[in-house]
Amino acid sequence: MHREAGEFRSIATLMLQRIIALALVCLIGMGGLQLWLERQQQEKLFFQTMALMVETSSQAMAHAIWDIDRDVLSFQIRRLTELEAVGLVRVHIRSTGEILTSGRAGGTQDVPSYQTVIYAPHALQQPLGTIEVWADRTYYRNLLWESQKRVIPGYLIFTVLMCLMVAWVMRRDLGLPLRQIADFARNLRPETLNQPLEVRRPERARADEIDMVMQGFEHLQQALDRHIKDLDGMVKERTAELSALVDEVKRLSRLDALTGTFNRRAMEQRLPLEMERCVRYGRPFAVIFADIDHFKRINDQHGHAVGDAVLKAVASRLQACLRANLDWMVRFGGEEFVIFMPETDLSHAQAVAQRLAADMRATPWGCNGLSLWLTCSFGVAEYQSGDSMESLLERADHMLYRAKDLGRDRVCADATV
Ligand SMILES: Nc1nc2c(ncn2[C@@H]2O[C@H](COP(=O)(O)OP(=O)(O)OP(=O)(O)O)[C@@H](O)[C@H]2O)c(=O)[nH]1
Repeated sequence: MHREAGEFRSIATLMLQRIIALALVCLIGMGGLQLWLERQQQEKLFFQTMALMVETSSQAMAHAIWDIDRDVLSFQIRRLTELEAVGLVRVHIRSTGEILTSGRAGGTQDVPSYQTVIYAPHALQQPLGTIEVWADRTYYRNLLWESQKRVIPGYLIFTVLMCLMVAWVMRRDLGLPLRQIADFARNLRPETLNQPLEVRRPERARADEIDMVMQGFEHLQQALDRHIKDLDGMVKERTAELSALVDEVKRLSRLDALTGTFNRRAMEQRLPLEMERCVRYGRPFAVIFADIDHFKRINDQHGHAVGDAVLKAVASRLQACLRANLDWMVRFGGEEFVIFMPETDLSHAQAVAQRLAADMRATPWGCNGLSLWLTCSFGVAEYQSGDSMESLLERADHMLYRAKDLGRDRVCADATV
């Protein structure tokens, strides 16, 4: 889950908080157990001390009861109660049923007591009574508290010191390295991928998880770097392919699909430039319109496939008769072609058209196994000052119409020059 920057809390702090919480639980558990054991120990010691005192006194009390000497018995009881550890003494004389009690107020609940039988001095099998002694509450509590005071500070100091040391170690070994890695990851940019991740931390004999994270970063950076370079290469390659395709599409968009000659679109782009050049250098520029005679008959008699083949063959033969890299040809429409001849005046263009017409009619055309005889009509015009593209083409086209009108298979040139 993504968290806002304001909610940040260092992982070392979080772990420290948890360790402190666990340490407190341990402190309470261990300290409680230690206190309980200490209390058991103190109770046992106290009980043994009391037993010793009572056993000692009970012999003197046995003589007093045997001798029926109340004063001595009372004295012995008082002596016991004068001891700091004793809170209450109760003696029960069996022969009279009398109970003698002496001691300080404070109750007998929750304090240890010791009870024993008082036997006759010389006949140990004869019980004279019982004596019961309770500890002094305040004395007993102080005794326990004193022993516990020794336990609690020790545990507290131990816990605090442990937490301080753990905090220091966590900060040095975990918090600071993680912070450096986080800063590095946050500032990583494609242009800084080659920058190595450097983490300042104490020397170690063996690699740990932080070293593994650093290694992972290094591998990731190298892989990303390679990937970016591959992508760059691919982009360059694709761009080159795309550019070649665009060039090819541009080229094809200027060509006629059937004959491979330029189309009208190409003519509209190129002709104005060609005319501008001829004006600038004062050079002649001629145009020849060529149209296959009675082409409709070929289609009608032999089908469109033969018509197409004838169109391709005528285009190719016309093209072959032109000057390479200088003259250029356009399929103007249907069975009509236009030839553009830079550096050529009307008479030379007319001569070329005559040559083409003679070439057309001289040899039969072998198409799809057929041998066809074809002729073409030609209209020739030369660029005149002030001509537009349309006017120049119109004059040549007009000459073509005249050639058709005069009976076809001939050349008509624009004599208005
Ligand atoms: N096979 C084929 N025929 C075409 C193509 N373009 C135009 N034509 C045909 O060319 C014929 C031109 O006929 P017309 O304009 O009457 O001219 P023509 O028959 O050559 O007669 P003239 O030009 O007067 O000698 C039409 O029948 C068109 O269908 C093409 O790309 N392929």
